[in-house]
Amino acid sequence: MELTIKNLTKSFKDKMAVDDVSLTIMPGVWGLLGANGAGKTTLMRMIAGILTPSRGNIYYDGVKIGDLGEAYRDVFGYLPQTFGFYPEFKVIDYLRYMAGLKGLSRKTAERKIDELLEQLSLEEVRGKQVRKLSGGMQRRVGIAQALLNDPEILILDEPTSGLDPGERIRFRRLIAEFARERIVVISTHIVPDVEYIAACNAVMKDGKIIDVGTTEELVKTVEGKVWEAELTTRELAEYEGRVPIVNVRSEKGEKVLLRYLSETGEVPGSRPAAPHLEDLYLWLFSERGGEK
Ligand SMILES: Nc1ncnc2c1ncn2[C@@H]1O[C@H](COP(=O)(O)OP(=O)(O)OP(=O)(O)O)[C@@H](O)[C@H]1O
Repeated sequence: MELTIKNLTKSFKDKMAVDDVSLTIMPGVWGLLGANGAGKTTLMRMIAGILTPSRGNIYYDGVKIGDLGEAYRDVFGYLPQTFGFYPEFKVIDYLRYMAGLKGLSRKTAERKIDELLEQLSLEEVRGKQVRKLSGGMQRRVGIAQALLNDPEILILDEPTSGLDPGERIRFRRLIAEFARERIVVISTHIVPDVEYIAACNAVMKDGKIIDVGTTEELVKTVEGKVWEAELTTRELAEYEGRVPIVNVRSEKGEKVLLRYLSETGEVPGSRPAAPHLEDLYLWLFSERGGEK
């Protein structure tokens, strides 16, 4: 199973949203990382077959997705960033309706819906109107509808926005389990949401893929460039704006623990820190790494 993207380009008038992207996506979780406006949604909508590329093609096991038509939709699940929910529908009716659109038989739909309501901890709200749910719950209903047809390819655009920390952890577990022998592409700017489950990550900037690799491969770029230093809040003010800061954590008393990126570790008392994907992300999107 393989999704191949070749020279994919999408421009809106004079805006190049996706710029000559080529990528081969194999089974497993793929993290698609990038800042707002990088082109992630546009790329995902083309993979979902709902936006026509200006140039280039997408192939599923060697066949253009446009030529697969209905057969592609049958193996495909998609959670858009924002979507109309039919807010008056109850959760159960919405999922039944979506299962109908996906061509599931009544019996299969009922079994699958029960299974997903349980996996996504939505059983208690099955009879509630979608519009009365919290944002995080609505997101989970969205994830459930994307999973109804047991898709071979699952595309999730910002699936964890609005989820609380417990929900995020459950979501990661569910997706990691689901992704065995399936292709799951998750777009996010919340790096930790994909860091531990993504078999591979693609980093997007200005419509282009600027880096692809496993988390271990990608973080090598910032090895030796991540530092931590204990400072007073006054000292911290001195370095703000001078170094790209990943994190500031309050310590006991007046002290803070600064995590920052630098070639040289210029803040006095710095010690090298083990790099994470979030460090790379900041490096690529900060001015220092920006020239990449
Ligand atoms: N229909 C459209 N018409 C004009 N410009 C568009 C359209 N859709 C997207 N763009 C532009 O293309 C660029 C990429 O947008 P896109 O939504 O794909 O980015 P993104 O990485 O998904 O960002 P976000 O996380 O904010 O959704 C942006 O500059 C956006 O303004």
